[in-house]
Amino acid sequence: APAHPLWPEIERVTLEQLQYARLGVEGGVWQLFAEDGEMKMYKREEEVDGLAVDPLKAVHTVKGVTGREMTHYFFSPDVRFEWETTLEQMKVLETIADDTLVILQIHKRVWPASQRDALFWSHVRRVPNDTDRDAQDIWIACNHSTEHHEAPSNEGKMVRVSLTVCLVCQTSIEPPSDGGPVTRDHLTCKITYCSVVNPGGWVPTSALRAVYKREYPKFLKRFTQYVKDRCDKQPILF
Ligand SMILES: CCCc1ccc(-c2ccc(S(=O)(=O)CCO)cc2)cc1[C@H]1C[C@H]1c1ccccn1
Repeated sequence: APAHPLWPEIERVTLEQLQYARLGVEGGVWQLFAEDGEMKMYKREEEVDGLAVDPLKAVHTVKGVTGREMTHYFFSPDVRFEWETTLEQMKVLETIADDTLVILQIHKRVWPASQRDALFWSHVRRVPNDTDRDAQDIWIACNHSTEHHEAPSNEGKMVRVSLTVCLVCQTSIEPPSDGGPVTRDHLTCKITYCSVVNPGGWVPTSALRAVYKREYPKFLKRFTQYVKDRCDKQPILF
């Protein structure tokens, strides 16, 4: 494994997030707050030091793309402005490996919250499916807040959020009954998106919950549609 000081944490958090995502929305602790076709979005209402830090879990099924393609476009900084509408600036501070980056993002001000930035490592990996050999491998992309010497200290300026986010994707193929080639019509990608965002500074709880209720469904819908459009008519990446 690459000898980088962040690597042990990247390994640990990525695998923890994979297990957390695979728990699904069992246990009755998750409250469904948005639904749109196959997309179901759940939250838990939690406060830390009086700040709403509502864990969010979304499940979605997208036809015609693979988990590798979905996590690739989620990870890739080059296309982030194509789908992330709340982004104002983004800088790759360090390229640890071709699947591991440190990124600084400045988000647009979302009333009534003051403007915020996010500093996090971003990692994408294939996880061989050791249980069901017929199934495709699982792909996970994980973003987790970190420190970095290249990041501005932000004294008195921007509020820095802390976040842990993962996108876990499982592809299934229904081969054509006539034994023909597998096309995108035979692909289904099951997605679990998890996020825990601490706003890092005071935001009225009701206002923050209204922002999430509006922004998260829009974000996941727009992102998954972007990937479908990008992949349409392109060779399949398994
Ligand atoms: C006061 C909280 C401000 C705030 C902090 C953080 C984020 C945020 C950062 C990263 C990620 S991601 O999934 O890693 C995709 C890469 O950008 C998602 C969300 C969004 C908002 C605000 C802008 C709102 C928002 C909420 C949910 C989804 C998108 N935007």
